[in-house]
Amino acid sequence: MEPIISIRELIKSFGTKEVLKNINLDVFPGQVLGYIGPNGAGKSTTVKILCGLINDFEGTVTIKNMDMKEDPINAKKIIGYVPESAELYDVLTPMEFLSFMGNLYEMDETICNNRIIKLLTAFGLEDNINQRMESFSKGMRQKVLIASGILHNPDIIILDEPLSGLDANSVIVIKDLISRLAKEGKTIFYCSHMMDIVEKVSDRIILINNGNIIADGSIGELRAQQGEQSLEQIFSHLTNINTDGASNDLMNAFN
Ligand SMILES: Nc1ncnc2c1ncn2[C@@H]1O[C@H](COP(=O)(O)OP(=O)(O)OP(=O)(O)O)[C@@H](O)[C@H]1O
Repeated sequence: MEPIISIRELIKSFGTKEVLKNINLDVFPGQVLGYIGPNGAGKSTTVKILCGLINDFEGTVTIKNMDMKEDPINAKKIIGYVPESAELYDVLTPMEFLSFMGNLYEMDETICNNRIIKLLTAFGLEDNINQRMESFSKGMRQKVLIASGILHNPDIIILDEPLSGLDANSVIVIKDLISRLAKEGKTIFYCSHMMDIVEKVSDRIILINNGNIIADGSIGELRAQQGEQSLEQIFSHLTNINTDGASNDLMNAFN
């Protein structure tokens, strides 16, 4: 099977700081890839490169055989991106905002409007479709962002901490949505710090640290390699983080 995302010798620096040192990764259609790593490891930088938001990198990134540097417009058409948080246009209603997004993707108006209503209803926002978003809670805004990322039915869905601010029921809906989209053949690139959820939704987990991939495998494979129980424990072990030491240091700040 051909990879739908192919990353070769990816290097990205900001000034003198080398953030991604040499990332090589093939992602295959239908995979749910959990992309994890400590704060500052380079996850969002990778995601921004995949979405075409950063283009001054070294190496090659191809999306369905389209080179992200040479053909970014067509590559971006098959990607949906849900950022952790984004400025929504508060004076717009979800219907207006999502119609605008659909327009940018050159969607058919009727298909777009029907899908907006279905998505917002599935997220429990059916009574808010025509309300201005200025009064929306964090979770309501996040649901509109998720809807905007999948509206154009992309082959690849990139989610950067998508569950922040969502209540327990909404988390269940999104987890279920991720599994169902993958079963339909969509590729999910899922960045999160919520290890328990990454463990449950991903069929492959990539751990990056200091700009390099340091683990790659299913949760079962990682457990077998590391002999640790949970993804949280594997994460702490591989990234050499002494969580007890850090919490002791924090408590010492009050002494
Ligand atoms: N525009 C930028 N200019 C300079 N440095 C940047 C820029 N964007 C990111 N960095 C640096 O690159 C490193 C990686 O950042 P990145 O946001 O990719 O990490 P991350 O793994 O997503 O972290 P987190 O889990 O905290 O969101 C950090 O040291 C950050 O300060």
